Amino acid sequence: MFNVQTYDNIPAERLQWVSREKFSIGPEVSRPDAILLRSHDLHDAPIPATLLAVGRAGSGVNNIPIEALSKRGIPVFNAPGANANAVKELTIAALFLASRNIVAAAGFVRSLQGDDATVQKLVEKEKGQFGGFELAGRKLGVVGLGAIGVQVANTAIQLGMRVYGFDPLLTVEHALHLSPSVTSVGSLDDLLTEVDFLTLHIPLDNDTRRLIDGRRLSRLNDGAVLINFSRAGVVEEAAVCAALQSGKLHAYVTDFATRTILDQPRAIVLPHLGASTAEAESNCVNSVVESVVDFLENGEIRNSVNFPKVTLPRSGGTRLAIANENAPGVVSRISSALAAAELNIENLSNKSRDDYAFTLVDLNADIGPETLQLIRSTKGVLSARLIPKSAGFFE
Ligand SMILES: NC(=O)c1ccc[n+]([C@@H]2O[C@H](COP(=O)([O-])OP(=O)(O)OC[C@H]3O[C@@H](n4cnc5c(N)ncnc54)[C@H](O)[C@@H]3O)[C@@H](O)[C@H]2O)c1
Ligand SMILES: O=C(O)[C@H](O)COP(=O)(O)O
Repeated sequence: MFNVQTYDNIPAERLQWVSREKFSIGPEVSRPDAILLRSHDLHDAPIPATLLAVGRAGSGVNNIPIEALSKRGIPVFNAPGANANAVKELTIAALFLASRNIVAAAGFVRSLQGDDATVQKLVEKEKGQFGGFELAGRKLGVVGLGAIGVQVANTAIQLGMRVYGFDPLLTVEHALHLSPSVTSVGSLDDLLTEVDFLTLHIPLDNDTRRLIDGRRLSRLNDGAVLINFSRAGVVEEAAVCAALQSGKLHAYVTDFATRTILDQPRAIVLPHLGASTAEAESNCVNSVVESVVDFLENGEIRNSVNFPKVTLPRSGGTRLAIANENAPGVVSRISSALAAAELNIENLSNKSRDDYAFTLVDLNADIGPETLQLIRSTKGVLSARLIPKSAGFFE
């Protein structure tokens, strides 16, 4: 039986396909083998001694202490692309909200007092202050051409916009999905000088923190619109406020509320709603739970953000799942320890990613506690566990 602790109200009805005979799942579960969460911040929480995996039912993982977990040999999984359509749709809505001044205009009408005749008179008298502009022919810059950015760029092309994209780490998979009408730009600064709208679809990390600062905002066309459904921290908040006040920015649309941004009249601030559709929530939970369950039952790794993809078809015997440092000699020390215990390796898969590696070893016989302990204490091994024969996880 595996214990899976959930945060962020991950609904049990979305997990009905997981066998309750093998998995105890819920917010009250203690001594977790796995944690499932959305935006809950794990940074200041102690890592439970029992923890084997963390599953993020979404895309961004800046709420998870990835490095500390990696050092303990604990994979973190996310759900790549599972909420991309939801965020794309809200981003497209943001383009319209800003260009047609929809939020301010709706607020104005809602505030009107009086009978029909009075309201109609006031509407016609004042509507000019909410006049907007059209998207067709305008220039949109997309920073980050990942799961979301590619969809935003392609949809904006269909709206008649001229789209420029910047992503220094663009993957082949995402490049293949990008419309050929999107102009790829080699530097962020060059992209900024082109555009009327800028939308950010990047993770928050040490390289992207305050990426959009005062200097970069000054390169945008006057009256530009900035859309941020990435994370609050990817923009320099004070610079955004200054740009809104000077008119450099016509609007700032975000789903990350802070007091300072809320106090800006031309900021359009939503709750953190980018991924909050029934479809995205379901896609995210299904995707990440599938990865976590496969890892717990078979030691396989798919969609991890800190360990490599490792798969190995089960040959029926006992399996060792080992997280290790990506350093010379670790795998040979593991095989020596197994040979010393007179265990034969039937199948082995070892994959590395940056500083870390993961090794799956299928054995011809059961492994004793002393040998397992020996492997756990082998230099370079971060975690090791024994996975007995498995019958799969569907009921
Ligand atoms: N508001 C929401 O509800 C919501 C929902 C989903 C995702 N997000 C945020 O959006 C981010 C992107 O999500 P995704 O699913 O598209 O992720 P993704 O990993 O598919 O794409 C991110 C892209 O950003 C690129 N990138 C990284 N650093 C960059 C930089 N300095 N300049 C330009 N490009 C850079 C990467 O190469 C990658 O292609 C997430 O990390 C998360 O923070 C927010
Ligand atoms: O990174 C993400 O996937 C989004 O920010 C969604 O977060 P949420 O699952 O807390 O809505």
